[in-house]
Amino acid sequence: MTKYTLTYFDVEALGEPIRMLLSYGNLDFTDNRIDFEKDWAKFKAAMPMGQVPILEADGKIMYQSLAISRYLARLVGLYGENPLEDYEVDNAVDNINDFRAKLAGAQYEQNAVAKEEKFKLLKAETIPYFLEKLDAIAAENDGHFALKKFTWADVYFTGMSNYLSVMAQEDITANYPNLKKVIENTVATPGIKEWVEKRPKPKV
Ligand SMILES: N[C@@H](CCC(=O)N[C@@H](CS)C(=O)NCC(=O)O)C(=O)O
Repeated sequence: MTKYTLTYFDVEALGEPIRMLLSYGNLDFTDNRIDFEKDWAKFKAAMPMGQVPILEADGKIMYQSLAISRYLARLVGLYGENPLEDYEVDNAVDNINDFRAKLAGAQYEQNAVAKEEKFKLLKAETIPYFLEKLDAIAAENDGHFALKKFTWADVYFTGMSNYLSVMAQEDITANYPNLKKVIENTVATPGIKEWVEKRPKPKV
């Protein structure tokens, strides 16, 4: 049986959807968490693109969190059943990822004045815009993001939800019951339920 090692920082962020997919598939994995302050400098040089997460599977090193997630989603049966269904799932993931990128653009802005401006715009327009759209998609799909069924788009959102809330500086589900439902559905799923119960206390 293939043994996996996920290497990431001691946070949820881009690593958590991967941990959830591995857990859903009941795949044998080591959750290797790097201490950023102490060890990152020496690890970085050895990473294919100087970044994490990476997933090692029997000697093969995979990187790029979305590519890793797609690989695992296919492996554990959380994609569509034909190219059009795959498109629906990818489309949902891309919507969520666009939201993440907007938040990250403000969160990691180095210039203090520009950062404040970006946050003002996020609060006034971008966050409600994306959350309303995503909530409507989840409503149409009965508490999922695509195909009215559980797919890795739900895992992607749920795994990143704490990170998204921290970056948005608000609970992104507070006023969006259908987004809450996606998370509830996902964390009730066998494998993910056990993972969420035993995982290290959330750090984002
Ligand atoms: N597109 C990459 C982005 C990876 C990324 O941004 N990783 C960050 C942590 S979330 C990182 O390694 N930062 C440390 C660095 O760049 O030195 C992915 O999705 O895997």
